[in-house]
Amino acid sequence: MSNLRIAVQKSGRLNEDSMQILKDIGISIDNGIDQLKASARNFPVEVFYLRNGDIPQYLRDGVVDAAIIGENILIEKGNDLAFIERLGFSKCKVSIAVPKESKANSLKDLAGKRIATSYPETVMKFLKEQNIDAQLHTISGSVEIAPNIGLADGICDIVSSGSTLFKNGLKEIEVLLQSEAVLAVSPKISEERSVILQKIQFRIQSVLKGRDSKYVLLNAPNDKLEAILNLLPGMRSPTVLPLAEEGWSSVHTVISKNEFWDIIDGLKENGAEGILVCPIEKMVL
Ligand SMILES: Nc1ncnc2c1ncn2[C@@H]1O[C@H](COP(=O)(O)OP(=O)(O)OP(=O)(O)O)[C@@H](O)[C@H]1O
Ligand SMILES: O=P(O)(O)OC[C@H]1O[C@H](OP(=O)(O)OP(=O)(O)O)[C@H](O)[C@@H]1O
Ligand SMILES: [Mg+2]
Repeated sequence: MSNLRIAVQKSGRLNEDSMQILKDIGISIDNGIDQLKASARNFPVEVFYLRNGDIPQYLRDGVVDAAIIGENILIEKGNDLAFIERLGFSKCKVSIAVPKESKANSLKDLAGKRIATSYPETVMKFLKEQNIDAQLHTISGSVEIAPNIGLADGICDIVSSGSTLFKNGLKEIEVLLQSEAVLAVSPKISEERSVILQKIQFRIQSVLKGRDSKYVLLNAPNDKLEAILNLLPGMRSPTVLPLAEEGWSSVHTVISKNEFWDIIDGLKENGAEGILVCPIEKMVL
């Protein structure tokens, strides 16, 4: 059986979370530092450590079968490539920014002006769509400094917390796209390796659903049981078991992380006690 070749970023923003998700889906890799390639001990997978920016070409050429990569890089350099799963980490925006004191309020206001970026294809696409003519300066890093040194009137770069913009006296005026890490696939992947990738995707989905949910156990007075159950979504329906103490029940259910605090408040108001909230490692649906 041939191994699935999966690329992850060698070092940088995506590396740690990419390795963590592989670990969480049960793929153990003997990781020699400075190794460019490693095999999994317990799964037909080889991991290639590559630069994020180089991965689209490796996918296109079929040198790797799949990759964990920033969606923004896929849009910039791999518009012809598909991804099969959003992975929920390395969330960021690709935005247009200008000096704080600039009068520009949108990409349109940069018509005829100079824009510095590491994402020329992305900016070009938006300029074309909006029929704007602007001058692009492609630079590979420290983009945020460009307006300060007189290289450009505006920039297009990654924004996450916004602190890099703030430190450089810039303001965001338009968000071109939202990005997160994705599982991308090579158009040249063989059928045999596709089967391995499907298994990996299924495991990833189980881990991501688990990360999004909490397992909640609580004690409910029987006279409030109905009101409490009405507050709970549950996978099918909550489990209700009688407690040794007369008039009380134990309720078990799964709650989405986002709804969690709102629901907990309601549960307490209805007399729920001994509420335990546990992380879920995997949720296989
Ligand atoms: N500040 C940030 N917050 C969240 N995600 C980010 C941030 N900066 C970058 N990313 C995401 O992580 C990816 C990798 O960024 P990083 O700066 O580590 O590498 P890079 O210089 O783009 O890539 P490489 O050197 O590997 O080609 C980006 O493409 C983006 O998807
Ligand atoms: O909005 P913020 O939270 O400040 O994040 C945005 C910054 O993060 C990234 O740089 P990174 O730190 O990865 O350095 P790099 O330019 O060397 O890749 C990106 O290029 C921005 O400069
Ligand atoms: Mg970076």
